[in-house]
Amino acid sequence: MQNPLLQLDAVSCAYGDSNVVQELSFHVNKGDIACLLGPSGCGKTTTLRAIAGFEPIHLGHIYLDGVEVSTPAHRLPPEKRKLGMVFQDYALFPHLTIWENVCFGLRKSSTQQRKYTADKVLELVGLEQYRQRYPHELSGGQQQRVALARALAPEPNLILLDEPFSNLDVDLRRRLSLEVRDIIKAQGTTALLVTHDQEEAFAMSDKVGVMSDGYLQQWDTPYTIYHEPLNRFVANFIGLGHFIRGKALSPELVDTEIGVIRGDRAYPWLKDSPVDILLRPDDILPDIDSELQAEVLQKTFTGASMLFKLKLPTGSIIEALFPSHNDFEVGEHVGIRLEADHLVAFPAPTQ
Ligand SMILES: Nc1ncnc2c1ncn2[C@@H]1O[C@H](COP(=O)(O)OP(=O)(O)OP(=O)(O)O)[C@@H](O)[C@H]1O
Repeated sequence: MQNPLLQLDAVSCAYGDSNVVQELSFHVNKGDIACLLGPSGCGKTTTLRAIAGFEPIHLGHIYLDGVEVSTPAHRLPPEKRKLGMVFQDYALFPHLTIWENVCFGLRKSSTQQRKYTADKVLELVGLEQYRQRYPHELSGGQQQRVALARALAPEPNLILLDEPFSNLDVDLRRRLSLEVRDIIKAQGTTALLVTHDQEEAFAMSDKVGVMSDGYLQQWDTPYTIYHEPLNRFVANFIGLGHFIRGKALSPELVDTEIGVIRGDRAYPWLKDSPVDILLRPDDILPDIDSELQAEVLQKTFTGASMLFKLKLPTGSIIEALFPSHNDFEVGEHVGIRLEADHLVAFPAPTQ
């Protein structure tokens, strides 16, 4: 196993009597970008602040590069943790030029080393020509790139990014998140990002942790989080999808309203027990030869794709995402088939 750069072992945090982070355990390998994703108030920022050393922990242990930095009894101060931080509001010094902002964390280096490093990181973020400007003379996206350059300059072990793109408009945040991912990867730095934007989390991260109410619900690759959610919270919070009811025929086979579906992992079902199968919109394909016909209730053009709301013959509603040249009309019946490489099913709630 690789050495984790960051490891949390059953970490809990509280404000007064209120537990906001509960028994959190995960690790981030060197060079990976990981992300904590979850609804507002689920404890993402508190976790990030505990890792940075700004918040105490009530239970558990935090390790950075194999060194224990936080226990309930002891906390290594933030400045000794070799971390870089990037915040939502950029937090640049307004009275310092871009160059001086980037040099700020390099005060202990020689003049020559400072110049070399500041030039290098400003070039890395594509802003070398703006070095004499002040922050207010740059756009929001450029300011955030300066904030990243400033955080990367002292070559931290770990970069923590707290909602770094949430002040930017949608197009820019999409573009900048990919740029930032590539810059962090080019530097070989390990990073932990906090966001509530799923698309951003998926596009940037090697590993994603989905949190709710202080608990980590799942920690895995973006692909697995999307296609193999461990529980209903993750299934519902991530992406679009609908459940259809089925009946277990065996640990792998479920009889559903769209036919018998075979899973690639065995579930410990009782035979004939009711289960709910998750159908993602991209699991449904148009198929003119299919006997299974669904009625188009609604269509939404999203650019590359068209999102259809479909009614199955049994009355159940599902959604399907087809390439947008499949322009079926509302009221039309279309042949569909299921093409999912993973069957995700949960026991149906008992009435
Ligand atoms: N300083 C504080 N004192 C008391 N309660 C706090 C404090 N900071 C945060 N909380 C509470 O702790 C819980 C977790 O907050 P946290 O900021 O970690 O959530 P988050 O997932 O980052 O949310 P958001 O996405 O809205 O930033 C929330 O219920 C919040 O109200």
